[in-house]
Amino acid sequence: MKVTIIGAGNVGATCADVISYRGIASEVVLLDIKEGFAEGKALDIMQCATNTGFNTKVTGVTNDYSRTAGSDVVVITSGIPRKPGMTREELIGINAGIVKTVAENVLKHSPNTIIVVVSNPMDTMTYLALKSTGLPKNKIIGMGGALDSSRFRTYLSLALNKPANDISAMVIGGHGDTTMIPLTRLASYNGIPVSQFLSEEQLNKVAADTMVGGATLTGLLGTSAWYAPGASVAFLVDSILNDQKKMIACSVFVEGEYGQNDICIGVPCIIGKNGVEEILSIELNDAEKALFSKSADAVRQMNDALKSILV
Ligand SMILES: NC(=O)c1ccc[n+]([C@@H]2O[C@H](COP(=O)([O-])OP(=O)(O)OC[C@H]3O[C@@H](n4cnc5c(N)ncnc54)[C@H](O)[C@@H]3O)[C@@H](O)[C@H]2O)c1
Ligand SMILES: O=C(O)C[C@H](O)C(=O)O
Repeated sequence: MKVTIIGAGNVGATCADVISYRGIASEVVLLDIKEGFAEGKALDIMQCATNTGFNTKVTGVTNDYSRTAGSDVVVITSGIPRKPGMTREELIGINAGIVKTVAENVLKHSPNTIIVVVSNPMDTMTYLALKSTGLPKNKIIGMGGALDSSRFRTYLSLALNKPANDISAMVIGGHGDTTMIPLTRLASYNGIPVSQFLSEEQLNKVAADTMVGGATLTGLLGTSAWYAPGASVAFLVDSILNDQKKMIACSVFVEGEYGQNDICIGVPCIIGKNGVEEILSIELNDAEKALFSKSADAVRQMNDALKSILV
């Protein structure tokens, strides 16, 4: 199985590293516009093989899309990351042009591929990739919910002082500081509602920390995060390539689900070899429904901005 990753920066290279290390794909191609950069990252990753014991072939190329031909999955991480104090939405002006061009180039060489969009503002970039490639909606998946849910589980694990892998929890809605919806009511520790162990105040703090999880890391690092984002993309790619049918919150095109139309937004999906195989309909309470509707309005407004940017 072949995976191409466009953008060999922090997230792209980490994703290539995790995919190789875990043997998720037999071949990974890293592509970047910076001369020699993807080649260097690929070689560095390949030189881990004998010490960590993997057999994935990793190749780096400078803007040569012919080398991406026949990819089963293409991950788009190209574009600029935010700096401290910025929102993801502020990246739209530069990243929209990059994502559109990249998605069109990808499709010329891999017409049957599944595209995973990572570049921010991710929900809008996913919508843009869908509209500019014309691929069926099951083949365009925005990665955000896997990361946000992982951060939610981490903050719950810290509050509970229990392992994150014993905690089940999900974040839906947009991948933005104010649009994410951590589903605190449904979070559990080995099947037991977390509300049996944590006060409302503690749960509210966990939810608030989750929502600004990316901003907190950007403040600490000076640029946005990459280890957890790269690992989250690899987790999603694994479910596609190995047809694991995992339930992962992903940004996908909705047509009536959760009362919304014509946007890509985070909802619980079954992810397998056909990409988005099902959107699960979960019962939200009135407060969660109101948050989802507000989140969808914000995502829709950001999509509208594409019209003036891409003229
Ligand atoms: N969806 C998420 O959960 C999530 C998580 C982390 C980062 N991100 C986003 O992912 C993007 C990348 O973040 P990063 O930290 O890896 O940034 P980075 O600057 O480290 O890497 C981006 C790479 O893209 C390359 N690039 C730019 N234009 C290109 C083009 N036209 N073709 C090919 N390559 C091109 C750059 O040369 C650079 O190497 C940012 O937009 C960031 O906000 C999203
Ligand atoms: O925070 C960012 O800007 C990058 C990414 O969306 C993240 O959540 O880590």
